[in-house]
Amino acid sequence: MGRVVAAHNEHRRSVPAAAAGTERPGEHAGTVALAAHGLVKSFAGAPALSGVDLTVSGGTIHALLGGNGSGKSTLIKCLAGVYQADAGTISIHGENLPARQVTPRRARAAGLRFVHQDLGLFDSLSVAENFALDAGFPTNPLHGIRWRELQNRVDGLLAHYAIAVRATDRLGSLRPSQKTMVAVARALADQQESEYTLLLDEPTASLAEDESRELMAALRSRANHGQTIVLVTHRFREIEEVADHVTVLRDGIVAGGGPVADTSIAAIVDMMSGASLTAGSAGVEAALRTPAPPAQGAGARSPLFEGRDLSRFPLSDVNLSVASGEIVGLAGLAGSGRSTVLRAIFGDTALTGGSMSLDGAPHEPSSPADAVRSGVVFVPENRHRDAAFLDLGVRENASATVIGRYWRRLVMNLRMERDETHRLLADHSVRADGIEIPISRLSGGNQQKVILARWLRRKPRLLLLDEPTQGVDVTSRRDIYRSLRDIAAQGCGVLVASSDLDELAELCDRILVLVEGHIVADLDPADTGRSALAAAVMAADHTPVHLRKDQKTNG
Ligand SMILES: Nc1ncnc2c1ncn2[C@@H]1O[C@H](COP(=O)(O)OP(=O)(O)OP(=O)(O)O)[C@@H](O)[C@H]1O
Repeated sequence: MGRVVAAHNEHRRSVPAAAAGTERPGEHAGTVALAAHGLVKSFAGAPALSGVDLTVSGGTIHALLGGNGSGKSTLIKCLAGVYQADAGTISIHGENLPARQVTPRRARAAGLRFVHQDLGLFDSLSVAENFALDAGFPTNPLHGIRWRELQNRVDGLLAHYAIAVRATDRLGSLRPSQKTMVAVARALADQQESEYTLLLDEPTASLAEDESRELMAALRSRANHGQTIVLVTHRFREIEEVADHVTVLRDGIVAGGGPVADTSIAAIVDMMSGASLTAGSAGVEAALRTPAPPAQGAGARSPLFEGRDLSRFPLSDVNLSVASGEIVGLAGLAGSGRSTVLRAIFGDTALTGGSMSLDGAPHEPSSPADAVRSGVVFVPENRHRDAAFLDLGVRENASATVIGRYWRRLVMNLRMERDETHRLLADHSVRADGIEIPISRLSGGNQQKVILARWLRRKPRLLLLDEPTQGVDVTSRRDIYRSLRDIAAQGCGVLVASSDLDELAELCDRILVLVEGHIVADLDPADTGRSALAAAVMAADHTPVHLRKDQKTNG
């Protein structure tokens, strides 16, 4: 029996009754809620979808998978009417529409609800105002806005989805995970109206494990009550846990799919990558599950970075070190302080206490530029806000960290820059329709790969990463892990924060667990079971536990 089957059935037993709701067959089970036939979409002659068929049964969760640039977001946007497909038909709850004529208004009227990757929220507005932009503001007979009513309603929804923010909070003050939860809650706000299909484009990309599980449980509960859901994801665990059907896209066509219970992970990976790229299903599954060898030099490391008694809300007296050639993971729930640690080391957040050193000398960066000068670089979580120059081309984005090397006196060596960019994109398996197009036209995962690649080429002494493989497909993820191990093997220290515990277990030499600003565990992934790691992350008390090689766990 494949892993998917086992875990799938296990989930049906393990979802808590409160989360899963009362089980009853979906009202629309057996009917087709959403179908697409022969969808075709090209961008400036380059095909993104080449005749895609999709059939989604009512009351089911249908996972949509595919490698970076395979066409998932384009398909979702064509269904949403954000893009008009060039050809094909879309049938929504039995209503047939030529795909060319689908507009956002028609898609909505027909019963589709979307949460896109860019969430569609406004940082400068309050959470309540963001809800109201979608559903409208309640007004009194004189057309004044009934703020109290709006806030009460939104606070009720936030409580319902266990989102720890208030309706009056400014959206910009929320963490990315909280913003995603707000967008999901907003899309589901009118879920009591039955005939809706909810389409979510990587809703858990920036969510920590507990939040993502909560969301998955909530989605499963909705599906059990008849809600139809299409879920775009790169995370196999989510498919295992909640999906009923899976469709796999590759290069703009449907590469395969079927009921999740009958489909193994290895088969899905084969569909994603093309059988010719894999050495057979069993080999692929084993490769995905087998950690790659540790970075060279592990075991004989010299201290590189040390932080002592670091404080800055929510951090409290945090001590940590990263050795030369070591990959250290930072695990913790959203709000535990993971990003604050990284930003403090990068000079983007001032500490209120403690001290840092790099190679034995004080490390007191007054700004990110200062940190970069001393060899510390940071790949942040939110690439749209913090990392990518969206209006610039792929070439400029890829060269931004090393631009000086192409200038000789006042002349720019464009040919050298172009050649190196082509090589960089090939090395990092970036799929781009040329290097001169704006980076915003790349798929999300390919943007992430370009940003990571450009920092790696600076050959930093200490590399800080926040959610490095968010939105990156499974095969590219392994390429990224390989790049990180290579750079560690050259003596770079790597500190990586991730909400994906499997990622940390596979990638890191050591994992530090942060709970509410305290480091509560220093774990050796080779000796720590997955459940012990998860338990440490969820720990409510701050008693430090040190589970290194000399103190093995049974977890
Ligand atoms: N607005 C656009 N202009 C030009 N090309 C685009 C545009 N949007 C998508 N593409 C191209 O269409 C192809 C499919 O991209 P899409 O974003 O649908 O992939 P995806 O499967 O969602 O990838 P990811 O997992 O990385 O988000 C890619 O080659 C991409 O570069």
